[in-house]
Amino acid sequence: MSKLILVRHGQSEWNLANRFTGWWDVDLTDQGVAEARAAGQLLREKRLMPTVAYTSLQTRAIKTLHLALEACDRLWIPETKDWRLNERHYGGLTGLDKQQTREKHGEEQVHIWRRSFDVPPPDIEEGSEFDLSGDPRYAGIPVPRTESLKLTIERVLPYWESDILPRLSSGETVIISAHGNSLRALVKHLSGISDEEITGLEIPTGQPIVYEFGDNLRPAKERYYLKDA
Ligand SMILES: O=C(O)[C@H](O)COP(=O)(O)O
Repeated sequence: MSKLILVRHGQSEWNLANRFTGWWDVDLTDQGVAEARAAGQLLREKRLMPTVAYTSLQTRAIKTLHLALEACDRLWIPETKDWRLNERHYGGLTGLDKQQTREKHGEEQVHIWRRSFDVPPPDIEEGSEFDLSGDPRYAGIPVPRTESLKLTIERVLPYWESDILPRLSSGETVIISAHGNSLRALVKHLSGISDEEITGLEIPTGQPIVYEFGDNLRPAKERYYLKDA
């Protein structure tokens, strides 16, 4: 039975500062580093050793992966970085303080932007300091101007199906280090969560989630937190 481990990056500088981040590249805080190491120690303790790794093009997820793999002695496994695992693009909200945005636009509107299935935040402005379309890491990639969860799913799922799922079918133990909303996209698909119910799903930082896959390439049972196993 092959296994899939999902881990959201450890606390980032902008998680701590309560700012909308999306594709903006911020580092881990000291607490985030500790969370990532603890995730790897838990993998080692529970003897769930990844054999292949996937992550985004964003520092917080890459570092989380490396710290976790180091803690379980698996830095040597093959690893692929792909923009399709990036956090959902927060558009014009990128860089704003989440609380101040609530005060300006109201709690309800901010909740819709953050958690609704298909309402994207406003587009990022042309020439914004947070516009990453000129960043060399995204050369040749269609950098979005904003993304809803639905739009995020539209780039995460094809990548999952073409690149990651085949690794599970060949019996690998796959670890994906990614982001709150790119992982919500994946969990929605794997656990068959409806468009309405997905609004209530939160993914904590640095806490490995496990799916066990049967022969039909579908999860054999519901996901669980490794700490509870
Ligand atoms: O991009 C961000 O700001 C965070 O990674 C996730 O934020 P959210 O909880 O507002 O979706």
